[in-house]
Amino acid sequence: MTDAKSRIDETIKASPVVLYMKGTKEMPQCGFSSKVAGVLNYMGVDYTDVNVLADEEIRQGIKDYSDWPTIPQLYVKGEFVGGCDIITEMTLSGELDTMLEENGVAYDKEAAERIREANA
Ligand SMILES: N[C@@H](CCC(=O)N[C@@H](CS)C(=O)NCC(=O)O)C(=O)O
Ligand code: FES
Repeated sequence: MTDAKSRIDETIKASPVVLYMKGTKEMPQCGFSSKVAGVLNYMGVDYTDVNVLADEEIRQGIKDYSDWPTIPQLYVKGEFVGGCDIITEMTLSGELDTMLEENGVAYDKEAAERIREANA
């Protein structure tokens, strides 16, 4: 197992929700990362952020891990869920709520509804 893979395994086992992103949840450094972090922040999801810009090995390693070419990447219970487009779609369709509920991840349902109302 590569070092990057074992580090990723460890991180996504240690927290139920992990976002690999550019920048931090407080200060995203790309619009795509900012959009996903913004949704999770607004929905009050407790998650671990990993700044790939601070770690070249993880920036490449996370793409190999999921076989997905871009950042951001959201993981729930160790499983890759998607990037910005997928998370945006899932937020608007309500699928994200369902997925969080199925995985026992707490979030603010009313906040999720407000996002949907604002984008209706
Ligand atoms: N359509 C993508 C947008 C994300 C994207 O295009 N990310 C690019 C630019 S930030 C990326 O990660 N490129 C590879 C890299 O910078 O390492 C999504 O849904 O997440
Ligand atoms: S850093 Fe340029 S699009 Fe993400």
